[in-house]
Amino acid sequence: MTDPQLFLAERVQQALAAAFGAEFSDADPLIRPSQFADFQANVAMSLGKRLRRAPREVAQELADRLTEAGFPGTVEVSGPGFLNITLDDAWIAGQTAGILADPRAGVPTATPPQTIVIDYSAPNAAKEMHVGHLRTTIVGDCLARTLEHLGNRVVRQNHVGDWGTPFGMLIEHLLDIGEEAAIARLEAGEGSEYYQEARVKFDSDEEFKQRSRRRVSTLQSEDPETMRLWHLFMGATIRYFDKVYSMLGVTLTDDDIAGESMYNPMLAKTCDDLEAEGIAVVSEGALCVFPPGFTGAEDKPLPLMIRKSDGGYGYATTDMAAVRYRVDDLKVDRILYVVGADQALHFRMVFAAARMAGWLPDTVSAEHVQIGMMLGTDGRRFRTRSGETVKLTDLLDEAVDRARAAIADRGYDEATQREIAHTVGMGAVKYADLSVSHDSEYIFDFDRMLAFTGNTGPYMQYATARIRSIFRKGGVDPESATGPIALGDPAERALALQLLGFGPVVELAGTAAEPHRLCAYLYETASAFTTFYENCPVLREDVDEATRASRLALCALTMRVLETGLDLLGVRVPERM
Ligand SMILES: NC(=[NH2+])NCCC[C@H](N)C(=O)O
Repeated sequence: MTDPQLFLAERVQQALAAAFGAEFSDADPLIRPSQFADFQANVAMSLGKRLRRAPREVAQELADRLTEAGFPGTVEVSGPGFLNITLDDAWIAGQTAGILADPRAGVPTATPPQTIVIDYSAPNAAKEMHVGHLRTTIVGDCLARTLEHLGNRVVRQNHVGDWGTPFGMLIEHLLDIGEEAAIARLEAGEGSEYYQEARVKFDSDEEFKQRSRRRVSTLQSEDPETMRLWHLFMGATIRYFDKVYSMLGVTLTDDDIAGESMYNPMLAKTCDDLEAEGIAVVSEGALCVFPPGFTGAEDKPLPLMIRKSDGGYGYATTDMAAVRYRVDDLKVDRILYVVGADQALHFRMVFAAARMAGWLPDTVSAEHVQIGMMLGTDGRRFRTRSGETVKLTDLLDEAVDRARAAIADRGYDEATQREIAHTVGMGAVKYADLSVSHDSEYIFDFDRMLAFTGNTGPYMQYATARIRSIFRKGGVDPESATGPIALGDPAERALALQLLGFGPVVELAGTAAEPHRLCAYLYETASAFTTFYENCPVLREDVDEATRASRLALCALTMRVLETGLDLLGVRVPERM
């Protein structure tokens, strides 16, 4: 047990039960960080009402019970009935030594481990990969790393848009411009322009339109030559996605591609089974599910359409098939859909329909991790100056160029400079995406994300690299910095208390699917370290040996917490900055 808040909650609950009876043992003790002590417990206020007693009296009784039971700290009653709790230095030092010796630095392991599908990134081949996909990629990847680190089995699924009627015209356009030329352009990330060209021809050229329509049906019947062309198209497109992934350093590989086309063979049965069960009904020629509680204009029930009146399947059909596959075949406990917030209604309806059908049992949790829209500095949907959508590799290149300019005067040789610029540029983009809550809108602002101060990627990288340099300068191997830990200065104590929170915050980021919690914690930790480092010399000659050993141990643990935390965010740290 390293988390001070959990430890205190447990102790206060025991005191509650001892003082007022077992029925109070599960009351929330309301432990909060405090200005006047380490923590305060606010439970006496509400309990006073429940017991019809003065809250101060209740608080005093709790304080007495706590101290009677050998509590490792002091408890004071203040104000109308707050319990101000200060932990003993020795307790904090002991717990800190515990996580220093723990290879997991206090991060718990899920028992039992869960199988978790994370559906993320999911760009569309027939359109452009846009900044919104950048954010779902970055957030999803952090959740994958975090949940894996917590001991779960994570199945990454990149639900790419690789099927549907637009592929008829996309394949015909490929034939028109020639296989090689088409492939080169798709690999270079010109999918958006390619799509536009095909669209223009489709709308203006009757012959092209007819060919494209015929191509849709040969695609649907999986005619071998059409499938060969489709594979060419998709192969080149995926190579471009891979370029973006490898620039970003995300963990997605080609093995994680589980695109819409994968579910084709299941779609007919998906519809038939839902119809046979009476879950889906034909309405105006289309097959629809009407999950209860979803209504549109004039209170009309909203349909989730799973088969169009022309017999075609759609986005919802695929998602219904995917739920069933994930539950029945992958045996998941939890599915996270890291997708734009604008699809909230779609997912609520899919989950509701799947629950109705019994395909999504109550034991499996399905969560839409909503991704807020990415805005430009003008507060509008993110575009280039000329109003087009932004090509992701260009955007990432610009981040690297700007990072390079920021470190240009630091005297590194060419290769080192390039390496640092890449790490800092990507770290900036990723950290900026992760540090705000995933469902809020977010302004893409290079100046802000590349700032070397504040809650930014470059600052966090710098803070970590600085601790590494302490060890380099002192000629000390961080592995050998094992203490013992003694806490004299208030800044040492505050840092140690902060470090105890690492395990709990990683767990919270994973269970709540909220990476920004981890960012906020790491930023607080870096700040606590700065205060410590300003007040507590480590390598200075007048520092006695025991103090030096203790402070080096705190440095080593801080470094490990920051490095592990940044690694879970997918942010690398340059050796020096
Ligand atoms: N299972 C899913 N529907 N995943 C998300 C797919 C996202 C979709 N390709 C889009 O760009 O909007």
